[in-house]
Amino acid sequence: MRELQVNLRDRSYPIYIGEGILDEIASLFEKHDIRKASPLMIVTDEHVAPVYLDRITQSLMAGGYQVASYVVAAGERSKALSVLEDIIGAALDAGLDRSSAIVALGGGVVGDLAGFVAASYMRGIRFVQIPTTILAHDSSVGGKVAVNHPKAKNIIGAFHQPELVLYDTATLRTLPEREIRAGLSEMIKHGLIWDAEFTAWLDQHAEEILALEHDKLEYGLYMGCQVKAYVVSQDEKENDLRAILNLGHTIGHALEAVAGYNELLHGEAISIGMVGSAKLAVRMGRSVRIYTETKRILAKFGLPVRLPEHLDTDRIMKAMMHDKKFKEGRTVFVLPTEIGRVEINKQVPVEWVREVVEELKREA
Ligand SMILES: NC(=O)c1ccc[n+]([C@@H]2O[C@H](COP(=O)([O-])OP(=O)(O)OC[C@H]3O[C@@H](n4cnc5c(N)ncnc54)[C@H](O)[C@@H]3O)[C@@H](O)[C@H]2O)c1
Ligand SMILES: O=C(O)C(=O)C[C@@H](O)[C@H](O)[C@H](O)COP(=O)(O)O
Ligand SMILES: [Zn+2]
Repeated sequence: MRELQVNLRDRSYPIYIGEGILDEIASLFEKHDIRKASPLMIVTDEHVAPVYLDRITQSLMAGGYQVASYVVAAGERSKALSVLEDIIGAALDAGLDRSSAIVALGGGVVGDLAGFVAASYMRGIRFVQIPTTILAHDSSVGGKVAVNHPKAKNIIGAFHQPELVLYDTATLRTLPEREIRAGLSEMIKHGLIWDAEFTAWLDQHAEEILALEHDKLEYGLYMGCQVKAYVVSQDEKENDLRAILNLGHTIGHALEAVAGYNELLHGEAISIGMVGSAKLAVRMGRSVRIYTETKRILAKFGLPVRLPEHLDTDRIMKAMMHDKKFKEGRTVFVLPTEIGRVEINKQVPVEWVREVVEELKREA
């Protein structure tokens, strides 16, 4: 088992990563001061619930916890205000109070949604992240919690840190193949923004990682969490450095919204967005190798590098204006400067962005 710490003064918390961690869930909750006198609520989705909900509920109850649960439909469309309202109704019915905790059991959708329930219920209660997707090595750490608006991704949300992240790698074995690849997109992002050596390691071990070979997968998750934890500990509320975690997201988030939050998975949209950022970087004078390498590595992991042609360029451009990085009349881009390094650039001409979106539709 590996352990990491997110250092945020009085809001610091540990991340446990390893096989079988869920067997110790009740004692880890107790160790990290999750209270027994008030009920907990596990929020999960319809794919995760049949496999893990009973087991976790039983373990917690055996450890003396009172446990309620709420199951949402699987997929991005559950990150919606209407779903948040339903969960809050269920939390009231179950008697959750200000000492209660919300437990997010699932991927990034459940983590973001349940985290925002925790941030808003009674103006904020504790929560625990139990990530069950590869992508969630990113989403379970850092405290960004949110739901979507039809016009813009993650536009209603908060910063609310979990008390604890319990990442049981055994849960990843039931993931569908498409979700494995999509989750690895954010792991590759962590390499591309921060660590050339880790990127080379990912490149070298792509096959073993895709086959979920345990030691390789655990190391990749650990390294991804380490990058994320370090960046968040330097800049919790994204005043500066944290923006680098958004590589590929300015274009990616626009694609998800225009595709109605059900055609492209988040990791897939971010993959296309990272190729777009690399193309913009080349136009801004960086070496063409940045683009060829970014694209090659993403394609090696079976991730999409081409933008679906039917997504309307005007709508994509409009959606980009709704991104949180659109400020003072300009879209701020995270651009690679070399493999393992990025810059925040406010000078990208909007016509170049439009041209790159068009080019991405013809990407081989
Ligand atoms: N808060 C953050 O910092 C942050 C970071 C990255 C991404 N995100 C958000 O995360 C979301 C994407 O997360 P995701 O890719 O995990 O999607 P997801 O939560 O929809 O999970 C993907 C799919 O896998 C299923 N699933 C989950 N765990 C499973 C398991 N162990 N076995 C079988 N099936 C399983 C789910 O039911 C779902 O169908 C997006 O909304 C994105 O915006 C947030
Ligand atoms: O944690 C962050 O900061 C990130 O940017 C991580 C991203 O992978 C994630 O998708 C995040 O939700 C995007 O943040 P947003 O502020 O652009 O919604
Ligand atoms: Zn992301």
